[in-house]
Amino acid sequence: MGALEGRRSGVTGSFGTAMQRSSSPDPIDLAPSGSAADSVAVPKRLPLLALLAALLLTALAWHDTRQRVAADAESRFALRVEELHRRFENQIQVYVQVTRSAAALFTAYPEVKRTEWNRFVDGLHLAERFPGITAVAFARVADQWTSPELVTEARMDGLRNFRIWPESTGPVRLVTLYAAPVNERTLRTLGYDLLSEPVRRAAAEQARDSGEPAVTRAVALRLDEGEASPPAFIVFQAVYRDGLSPATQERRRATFAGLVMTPIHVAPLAESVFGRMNDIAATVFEGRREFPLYRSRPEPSEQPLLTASRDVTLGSRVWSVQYESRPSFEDAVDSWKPTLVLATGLSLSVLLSTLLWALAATRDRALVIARRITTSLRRRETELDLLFNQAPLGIALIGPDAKITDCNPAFARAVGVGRDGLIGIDTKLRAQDPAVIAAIDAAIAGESVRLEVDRLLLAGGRHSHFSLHLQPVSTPGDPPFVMAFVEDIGDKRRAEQHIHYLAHYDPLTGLPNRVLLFDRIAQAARQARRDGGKVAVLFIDLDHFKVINDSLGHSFGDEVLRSVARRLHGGMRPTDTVGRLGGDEFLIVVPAIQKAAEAAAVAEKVLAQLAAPFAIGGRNFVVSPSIGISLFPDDAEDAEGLIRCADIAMYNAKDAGRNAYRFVTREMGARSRERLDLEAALRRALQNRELFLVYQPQLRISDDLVVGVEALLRWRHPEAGLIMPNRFLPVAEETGLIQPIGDWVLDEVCAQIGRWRDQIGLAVPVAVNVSAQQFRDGQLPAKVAAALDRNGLQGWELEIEVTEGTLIDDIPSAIATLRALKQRGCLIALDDFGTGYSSLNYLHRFPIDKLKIDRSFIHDLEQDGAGDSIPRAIVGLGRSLGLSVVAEGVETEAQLQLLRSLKCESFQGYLFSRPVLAEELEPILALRAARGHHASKVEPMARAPV
Ligand SMILES: Nc1nc2c(ncn2[C@@H]2O[C@H](COP(=O)(O)O[C@H]3[C@@H](O)[C@H](n4cnc5c(=O)[nH]c(N)nc54)O[C@@H]3COP(=O)(O)O)[C@@H](O)[C@H]2O)c(=O)[nH]1
Repeated sequence: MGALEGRRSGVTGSFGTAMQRSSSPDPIDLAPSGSAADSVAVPKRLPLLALLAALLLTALAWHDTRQRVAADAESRFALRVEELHRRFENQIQVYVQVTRSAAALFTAYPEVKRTEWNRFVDGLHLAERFPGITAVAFARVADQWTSPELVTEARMDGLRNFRIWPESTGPVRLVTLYAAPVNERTLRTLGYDLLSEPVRRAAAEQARDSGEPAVTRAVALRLDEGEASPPAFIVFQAVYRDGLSPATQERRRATFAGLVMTPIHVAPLAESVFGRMNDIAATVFEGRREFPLYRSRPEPSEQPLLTASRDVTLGSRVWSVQYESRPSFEDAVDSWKPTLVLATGLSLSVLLSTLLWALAATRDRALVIARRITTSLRRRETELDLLFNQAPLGIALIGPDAKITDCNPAFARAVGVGRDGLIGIDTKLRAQDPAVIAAIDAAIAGESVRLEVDRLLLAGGRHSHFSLHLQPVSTPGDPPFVMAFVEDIGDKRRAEQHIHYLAHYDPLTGLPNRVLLFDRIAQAARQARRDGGKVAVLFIDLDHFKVINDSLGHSFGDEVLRSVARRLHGGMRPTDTVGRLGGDEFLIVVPAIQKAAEAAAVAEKVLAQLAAPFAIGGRNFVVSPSIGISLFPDDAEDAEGLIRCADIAMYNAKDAGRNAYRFVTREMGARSRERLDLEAALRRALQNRELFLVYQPQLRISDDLVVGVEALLRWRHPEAGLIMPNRFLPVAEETGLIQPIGDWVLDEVCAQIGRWRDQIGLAVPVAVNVSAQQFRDGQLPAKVAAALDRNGLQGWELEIEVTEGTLIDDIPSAIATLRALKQRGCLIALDDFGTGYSSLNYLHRFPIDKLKIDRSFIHDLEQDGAGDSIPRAIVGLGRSLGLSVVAEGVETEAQLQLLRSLKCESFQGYLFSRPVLAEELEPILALRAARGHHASKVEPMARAPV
């Protein structure tokens, strides 16, 4: 994307900058330095530090909360204790106040009667209002004189059994006179002398002397005697005869009349204060936790959370109250708060550190991704940079004003102008070609254009052949521009032209080849068809060129061909086409002629041109042509037909003695067509088993013994009947069919030899003819060996017949092939000897066994006296080289006689036998075949000298 934007910006003049920037080695960091990315950077150890700090804060908060909660609880406990304790103290004072109030009654009414007392006490409603007070009693001072009076008074009040008890030991007594509410228990206390018991006595004397309430220590009340005695105490308040409390102790003792006493059970008193409390338990002790008087709750099994102790002063006595928090109080304490703070703190700590860790991890991941993206972008930019700067394709950016804003080195190279000289130039002003200007206009208008330009692309540039592709680029928000792709296709075009040349011209002579000739003929034929004219096709074959080639070498032959080509081309009109079909075959196409005579004139000219000797490599040569002529539309309508007709005519010219020309005739055409039909039929023949072999024996002239057999091919055409090899073998050679046919013949002959050997004990070689193609393809020795092996034959049982022409073409390789065949033991016969280009120089180098005198020489034997010269020479040659000689085509007794006189060794011919089917030959073979292959061998020295 960045690169694309770089291109876009390049339209406004910054593309080059963008590309240079992209090639800068400075790394691209997607996280802006010193930016938010850094501010949120989370060092890796920060989560741990944060966790530790948060844990510390949590511990502090927990501790603080604990203390606050504890302080709060203690404060509330203290307040609660203060409140309870105040109420307890008040209750005690209230109770003491009851004693005071009763004493005050005596101050107001010194002569309080029993009934008044009882009524007063009843009015106090002790049970409801002061449940701890069991009674309010009055004890009067009595001595020995007043005691009886007191007893009388009491008895008069109805207390008949009243007595002072226990028996007094001292003169003064303090006798319980009234006790209310009146009940069995209070009645029991009447008459009791308080001074008889030290605790009560001490408290009574203290009350007497102080004028203030005095309290006993905890005692068992007389009231409770005979029952369970719960802890109790008695409050005394002295009553003086003068009414109010005298000012001095002495006076108080002097006027002391008695005292009011209030026995109080501690439990009901304390219960009225502490009894309904659930949150705090209270234990009241006599003195400082010496003796427990009251416990509001059973002693707790667990240590209470909070405790407090407070004193209560009762006159000269001190009680202490122990307060303890109860579960209901403790439950109200926010003891969960520290735990909550701790849990919250821990949670927050973990959360915070996790958050920070996640932040750090997220950032790390983001950094990794950013790095990846950066790397990818960098690679992409580098690739784009490379692509742009090193692409073999020229790229230029053209703005909407048709000016070049940037280009790569390949573009500069393509147009041949330096890059600096290109930036900013107006392509429309500098373009040389109106088509280029139009293309630029079209591309700027938004059209993609492709064209090829065969000239200067820009003024000041260079000529070549260019391929130009203009691609408009437009993206929303950016100014449109055009990308120009330029490719110098000059080399490509030249290569194409060269390929075209190779495809259409003959590399040796530079003349049009077969392809182009076909095209020219077709062109000329079209033209002739329009104009009503004619086209002449001259097929030229050089006579005996093969001899030149073979004897003087291919290079020399090539030079001859080039020279002929030059002469032919030089002598023709520009409208004529001189071409080479291959080998020594040339073709001349003469268009737009009106009559055959014009073609004949051209042929005459060719004959004349080539008649002059050629001087090549210091030698002078005369090369004659044989020319065949066909005419369009007379002989054929297309190039192939015209060439074929001209070819046929050319052969006719050759047959007519060479160095001549012939027009194709109807008769020749018919033969040509017949030849085509023959080719098609021959293809089918092999498959349809229409080919078969006949065999012709070879006899020794001296004794008429069969010394060999030649296998000859025949074709039984289903319609045409028997076809001889001279008719179909040339077609087989031309079409390549000779190879499969030859293979079949070889196999079939070997199979027949095997059968004869087994059936009739044949012991003479059977000859098989091998074509030049078969001999030269390099496979013959292997094929022969395989055929022999397949049929279990020895090498000598097969004789290979080759023509001299076959060997002479490539002598070294021919020798090698012959040696390979000899290696396998085969016999070699040189067929048609004497008709070809026999070179006696080479003959001795060929490992051959037999010479076959061509039948044309045998035919000539009878013609005149000199007819035996060639057979005689061949017989002599064979004798001198140690070769056997067989004469073929012997038809008459005279010929045989002559051969006998020439000491020719053997013969074959109609005289003895035509070629016949294998089964027809078998009786002869059985009867007359010589035993052993040596029978066919001539012992040269044993013969008469030639
Ligand atoms: N490559 C192969 N060539 C073959 C094969 N079979 C034959 N040939 C070659 O064809 C040419 C013609 O052969 P053909 O028509 O069979 O003629 C042969 C004989 O029939 C013929 N002959 C024999 N005796 C006489 C005679 O007394 N008079 C007479 N007018 N003709 C006679 O001569 C031919 C002998 O052939 P060759 O010895 O090979 O020269 C011929 O060139 C064959 O070689 C084949 O299988 N493969």
